[in-house]
Amino acid sequence: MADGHSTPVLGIIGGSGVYDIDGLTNKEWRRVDSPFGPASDEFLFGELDGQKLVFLPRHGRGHRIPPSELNFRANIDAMKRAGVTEILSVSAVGSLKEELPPGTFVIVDQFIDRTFARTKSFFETGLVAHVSMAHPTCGRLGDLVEAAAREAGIVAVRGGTYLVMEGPQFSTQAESNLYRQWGCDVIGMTNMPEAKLAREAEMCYASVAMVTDYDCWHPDHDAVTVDAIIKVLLANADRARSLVKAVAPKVTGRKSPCAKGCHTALDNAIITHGEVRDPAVVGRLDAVAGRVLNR
Ligand SMILES: CSC[C@H]1O[C@H](OP(=O)(O)O)[C@H](O)[C@@H]1O
Ligand SMILES: Nc1ncnc2[nH]cnc12
Repeated sequence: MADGHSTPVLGIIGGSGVYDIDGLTNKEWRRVDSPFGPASDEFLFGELDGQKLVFLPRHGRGHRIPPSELNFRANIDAMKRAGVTEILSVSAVGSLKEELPPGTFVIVDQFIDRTFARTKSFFETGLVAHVSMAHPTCGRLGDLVEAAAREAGIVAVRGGTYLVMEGPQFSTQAESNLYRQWGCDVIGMTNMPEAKLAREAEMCYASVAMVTDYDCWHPDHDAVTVDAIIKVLLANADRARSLVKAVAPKVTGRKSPCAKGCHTALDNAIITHGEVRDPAVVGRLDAVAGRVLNR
């Protein structure tokens, strides 16, 4: 794994409606073992125009796993073990703003994490670390995604706050209105703790949120239904695939580690003294934190 970042490899986490990536050559679905347990599914390894790409369907093929039961730690740890250096998430979201209608793509840059039933860190008793989440997404990867969207003729709004709710039920109207008052742009159930764990694992993380509905605050959209979401999703998913194809060569063509610091996020994060570190915890973190633990 060396420093883990010398060779750029794009990893895609596909959300609702994105369970496969077409057009890959040398395609192979393969299990990647993780000390954190099973990932959502096997990983799809392949190449796009000769560039390596790794894909994971977040909810598993066929959409088996609900948001609260996703093994986020295994997904991110296994991504890292698969050699991924930059993660692009594609997610279905509800819109909290009139000006972000269904069909809009938002390159999210901030999150409000309202989840409460998930394991949110790789670190625990025996090895404590605190990373910065001030800028939870990678600005450089965001730039590449923005440029790729432009090239692919996809209109994408740059910047937006994604409210992450626990689910699996959709919000009440009071909650939806509250999140609007907070200035949030979109709502979904999955990007946290995913983004936190990607940061702890020193991987760049960017998220494209594809608006499928107006949540329940909107006077014309009293309730959110999966049926309505799926209709928009199918149209969104095609554009998501085009976006992935345009982003891949930009990521693999990058020449240096992340200037925003994603690849060195653990440099000053671990606080536990060497002599009281738990070897079992340290052992599990070989992929996530090996760069700093072994130096
Ligand atoms: C099918 S609508 C609800 C579902 O879709 C989103 O998932 P993802 O981010 O993986 O696309 C949302 O967060 C919910 O999990
Ligand atoms: N309105 C909504 N709330 C939460 N997650 C969603 N995913 C898609 N639409 C959503």
